[in-house]
Amino acid sequence: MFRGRRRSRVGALEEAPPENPKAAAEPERVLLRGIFEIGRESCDVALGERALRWRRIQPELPAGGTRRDLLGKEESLELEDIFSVKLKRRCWAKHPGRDTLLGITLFICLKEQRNKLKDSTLDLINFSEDHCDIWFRQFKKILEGFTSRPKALKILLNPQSHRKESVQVYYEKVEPLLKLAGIETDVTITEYEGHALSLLDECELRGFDGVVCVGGDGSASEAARALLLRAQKNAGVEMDCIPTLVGAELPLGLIPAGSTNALAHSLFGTPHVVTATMHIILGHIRSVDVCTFSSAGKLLRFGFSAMFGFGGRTLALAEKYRWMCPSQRRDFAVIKALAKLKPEDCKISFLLAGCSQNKQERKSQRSPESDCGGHWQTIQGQFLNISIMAIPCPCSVAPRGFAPDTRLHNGSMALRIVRNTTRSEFVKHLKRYSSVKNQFNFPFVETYTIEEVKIHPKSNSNGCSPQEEGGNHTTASEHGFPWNVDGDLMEAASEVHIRLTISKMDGLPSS
Ligand SMILES: Nc1ncnc2c1ncn2[C@@H]1O[C@H](COP(=O)(O)OP(=O)(O)OP(=O)(O)O)[C@@H](O)[C@H]1O
Repeated sequence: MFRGRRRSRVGALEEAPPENPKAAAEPERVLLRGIFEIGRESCDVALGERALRWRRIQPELPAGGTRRDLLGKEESLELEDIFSVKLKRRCWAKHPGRDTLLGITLFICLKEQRNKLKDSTLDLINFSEDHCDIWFRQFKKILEGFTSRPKALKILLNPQSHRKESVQVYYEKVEPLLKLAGIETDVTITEYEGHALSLLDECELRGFDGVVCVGGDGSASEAARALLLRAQKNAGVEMDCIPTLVGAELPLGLIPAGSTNALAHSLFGTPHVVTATMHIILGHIRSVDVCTFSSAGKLLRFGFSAMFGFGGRTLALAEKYRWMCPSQRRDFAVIKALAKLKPEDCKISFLLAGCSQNKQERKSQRSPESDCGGHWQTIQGQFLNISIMAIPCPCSVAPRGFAPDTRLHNGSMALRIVRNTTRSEFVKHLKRYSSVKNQFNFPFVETYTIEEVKIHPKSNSNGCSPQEEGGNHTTASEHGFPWNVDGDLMEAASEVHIRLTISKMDGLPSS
């Protein structure tokens, strides 16, 4: 029957509670009915509008019985879980071209534990060409009816991600499934940092239903940024007029092949390659909150998460030691940043979620500043770290996420402020990220759910300018304070204003 164990999407109907009572009450129209062998058992199979259902036909007992007694427990498969159909044939080595029809194979998606999806097959065995042809054509028609599923994808593959295994991951695990689903692909292997950005700025994307990025957070963030910039350009939106920005024209799919994969993990609930591929094949699209980072009214970039203070300094240090391997570099930078731990003297102004004026109203007024209405709060002081997350960002060092309570598309961001404290208390707080305990349950940590925030760094606590901070790391030192935006280094000399916008990505269904 199914290769591998049967999972939750296929089950005995009697045990499954109706998901939609109205739909359950309406009798489902049967499109086809016939006999197939499934898992070596002869079955009465009915193809409905929503599901394929079958019951094993029990051998008739000598004592007789009702027709219902002769049928086993009903099993079913939702049609939306089918992603391909093929005629199953046996080829004869001695007589090439004279193969024998065995039946139909359905390629299906099964739900596993912990948000994982996997591909599997269901064989419907029947040797009749006519019988199988009718069923095969009906399955094809059903698949064509799933119009939200992609037919052609532009693939961007970063060969340098993690341990340089993304090319292998794509060609061994992803491409075979895309091919099976009949999706055409056009693959570009990126050659340098920023290649995805320039490519998506100018390449022809007509005819593609989406862009898929195979790589880590850096690659994913670059591709998302590129699609958003392209959308502004095509819509003729002035880039610095942030309230009028538009969403991406094409959805972005992510195949996690990097070292942290927090973006893909936030989207799919797991950094599992086959799960990500199945979501893309099945056309699961949902909106994701993205932030704009601007300074003095000028758009600096788009991003999903940011850290200022310890998080920014650690990344700036890690960039200095690029010759080390990624994990070594990261650990070394954390230790070095901890050894040099110092607070940032900042003014933080933020707008709590739900306190803003009507967004449409703000848009129509084209107000560059949205702090009218008096809902902004300001705190000032010395802070070790400030993080702003529009998505949960789970990863190996923070399995629950850096912002576990944030949702992908809830119109708000999590603001976490770590006030100045002793190094040992700060280390305790950092260690909490890897445990299930509440990492924010410290007197020096404050958490807010916000819509916008402005971070205005003053001079450093010891009076040093950022130039002196960066040492011989020229990029960090010449342009200002280091920020960690989705794992990329961003430098800003003055106040940074962060607010939400919306993007579309391939991901979990929105229910
Ligand atoms: N051919 C290439 N050579 C060098 N860098 C590249 C190349 N192609 C893309 N890049 C850049 O590599 C950066 C990091 O890649 P990516 O995020 O995919 O991997 P990672 O750093 O291992 O993963 P993570 O960000 O999840 O930790 C990206 O910002 C991207 O712009």
